[in-house]
Amino acid sequence: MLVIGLTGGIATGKSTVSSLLKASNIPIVDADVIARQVVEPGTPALAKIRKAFGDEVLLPNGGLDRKKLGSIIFNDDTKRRQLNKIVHPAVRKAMLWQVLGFWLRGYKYCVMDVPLLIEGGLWQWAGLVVVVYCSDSLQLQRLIERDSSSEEDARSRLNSQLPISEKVQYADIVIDNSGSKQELQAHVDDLIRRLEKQAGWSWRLSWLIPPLGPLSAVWTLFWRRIARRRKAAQR
Ligand SMILES: CC(C)(COP(=O)(O)OP(=O)(O)OC[C@H]1O[C@@H](n2cnc3c(N)ncnc32)[C@H](O)[C@@H]1O)[C@@H](O)C(=O)NCCC(=O)NCCS
Ligand SMILES: Nc1ncnc2c1ncn2[C@@H]1O[C@H](COP(=O)(O)OP(=O)(O)OP(=O)(O)O)[C@@H](O)[C@H]1O
Repeated sequence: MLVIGLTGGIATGKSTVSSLLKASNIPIVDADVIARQVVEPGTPALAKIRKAFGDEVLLPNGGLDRKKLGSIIFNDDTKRRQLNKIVHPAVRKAMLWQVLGFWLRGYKYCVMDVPLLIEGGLWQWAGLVVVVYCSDSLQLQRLIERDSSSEEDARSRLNSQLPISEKVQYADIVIDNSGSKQELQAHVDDLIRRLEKQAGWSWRLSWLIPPLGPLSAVWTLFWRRIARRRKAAQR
């Protein structure tokens, strides 16, 4: 099965692309949704967050105070890394199960929607990396509008991730979301056609020549490792 990694910068339009794909019945594994599920009341991750950050990040009903935790981690690299260390392993595990579930149900491909696909290194495991791009200024404007946040808050969130100009260097496919939502829909339709074609071929080949399935997984990993070395050398 072809696993596509979909990413972008905050508010470049990754979730919008993901929703358009979902509307076309493309199977989606959404890391943001999973990241919320793994910190629900009673989960081991929430207990660890409480231990690390104190009761001040909990709401009176015992749930996570996301606004409070966000104000801490988007202004402090050490605290953000600490939170990532608690949440990311649980997210990865749940994502893997969902991908397996789609594979068992016979899907030819699925899309993993992961904001930190590049930063977390998961891009190396994806058969194709799709990055949703728009300019820094448009990104900031959309972020402020969507979250009704101050420019200062929006900038600190932006600075918590690799700049979008760096993320596009890891992309096999870049979706330019600088235009209207109608234009974005057209880009997504093109993307779906491309994915259907590519996944269709690898699916047929892996049935014709069974070892090709595992071999293509090994090939993906090998190719991504080479790509990673090249990117590291460029930086
Ligand atoms: C800090 C939290 C509670 C803030 O919650 P909030 O509801 O305000 O934001 P939400 O979860 O909807 O995230 C919005 C966007 O912020 C960005 N973002 C979230 N967490 C991080 C992070 N640790 N580092 C950089 N960017 C992040 C992503 O682009 C994400 O799409 C939450 O983002 C969180 O638990 N983050 C850690 C888990 C994580 O890394 N999630 C991202 C997907 S794995
Ligand atoms: N082409 C577009 N034209 C106008 N607004 C857009 C366009 N694409 C997305 N938006 C808007 O920009 C905002 C950010 O988009 P979206 O939530 O999809 O970003 P994201 O990359 O998923 O962000 P995050 O990483 O925070 O989840 C949303 O309010 C969305 O409606």
